[in-house]
Amino acid sequence: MTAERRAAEFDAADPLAGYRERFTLPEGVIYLDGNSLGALPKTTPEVLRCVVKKEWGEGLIRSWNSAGWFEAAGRVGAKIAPLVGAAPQEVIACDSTSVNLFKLIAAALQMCPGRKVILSESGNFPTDLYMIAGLEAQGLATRRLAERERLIDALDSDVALLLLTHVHYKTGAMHDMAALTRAAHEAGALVLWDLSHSTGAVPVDLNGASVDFAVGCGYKYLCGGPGAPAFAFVAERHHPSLSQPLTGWFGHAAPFAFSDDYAPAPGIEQLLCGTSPVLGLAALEVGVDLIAEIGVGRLHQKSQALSEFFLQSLDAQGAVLECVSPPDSGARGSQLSFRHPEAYAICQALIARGVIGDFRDPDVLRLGFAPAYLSFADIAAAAGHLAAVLASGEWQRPAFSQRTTVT
Ligand SMILES: Cc1ncc(COP(=O)(O)O)c(C=O)c1O
Ligand SMILES: Nc1c(O)cccc1C(=O)C[C@H](N)C(=O)O
Repeated sequence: MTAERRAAEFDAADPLAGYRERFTLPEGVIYLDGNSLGALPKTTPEVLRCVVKKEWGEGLIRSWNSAGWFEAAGRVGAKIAPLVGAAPQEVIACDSTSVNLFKLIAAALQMCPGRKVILSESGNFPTDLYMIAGLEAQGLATRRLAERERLIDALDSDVALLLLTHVHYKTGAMHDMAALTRAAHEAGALVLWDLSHSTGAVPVDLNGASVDFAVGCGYKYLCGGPGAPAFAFVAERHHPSLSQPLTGWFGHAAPFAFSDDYAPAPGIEQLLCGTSPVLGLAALEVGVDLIAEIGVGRLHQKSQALSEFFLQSLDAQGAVLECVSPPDSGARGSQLSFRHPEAYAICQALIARGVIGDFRDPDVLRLGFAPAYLSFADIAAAAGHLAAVLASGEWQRPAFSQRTTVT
């Protein structure tokens, strides 16, 4: 049976097939980059129009109270919570992932007096490593990096915090969250997970694993739009001792008391710093509602089926490409990454054919399979295009190797 025929059968049996209609996707494009910037939910423009025209245009400052702007960060956080195995009062939507990393790394250092080492994985997403380096430059932390396989050996009595990205941005490899959290706790350290490539794509059980802290992006699988607010999780048991350094007025226990002295809000609101980005939160809320409606369990199931079908389709066409993602779909996130010395040119050749994936320096072609809006027909077609690009050598056209894009 051809890949197209099999795809048609899979699509007919796919319980999530109808959700594709809930997103805006351009004609002629197969979008395999939802792991970097999620697609636009169809209702987002109308929701934003209403927030801008009615809430801002007519409600003006009154909308902080009457339109729920004050509560938006906590409300959206509470909706993200079940997607990551947290309680509603443990998650807040705010700032960027990078800023949330800074706040929580610093908070962890405060909670572990006498320990300064932040342990992470070499090759982790750069911002995670840079935020540790920034605190190191302030004399507050010592960065320690270990290879993935040596992380547990690198845990000792100097380590305050183990900071890891659950699903690796480049390879899609997924850590065993429960095992690593347990090992860190046994060494007396706290744990902070970056869930940017996990949330809305793979099941996460923060409280099941007794995780201390977590952060994640709003613009990837949560479809909150470019620059969407990120989120932060702090386990409720740590709320009484939480102390983060960006002590802005929105994190104050009583912001409108306008006191000279800072007093942190008692709960997760302490993580707020400045005024919440109302428009960004409104767009993020649409994406989160939609992903929550579909359900992470069903999304994960479909994501595994999509990536397995992609590999089978590629194989059936005789295409040979080194896959650097774990072969077991249960051990990876919602992406497949392939190594090739000319990955940049191959990626550009695919984009010219309408298949949008991305390239990660120096040699990785990364294809994301956002299950909420991709069909099996998309997957069969994308595999066909990739096989054709490789077989024809069209990636060798000079235009495809000129580094004109940065993403
Ligand atoms: C694992 C990971 N963490 C953090 C970020 C960056 O987050 P932000 O741009 O919100 O600071 C990204 C992607 O940009 C990422 O892939
Ligand atoms: N945040 C991004 C941006 O502002 C522009 C381009 C790409 C991004 C990304 O999200 C990159 C992404 N985190 C990655 O996994 O590579």
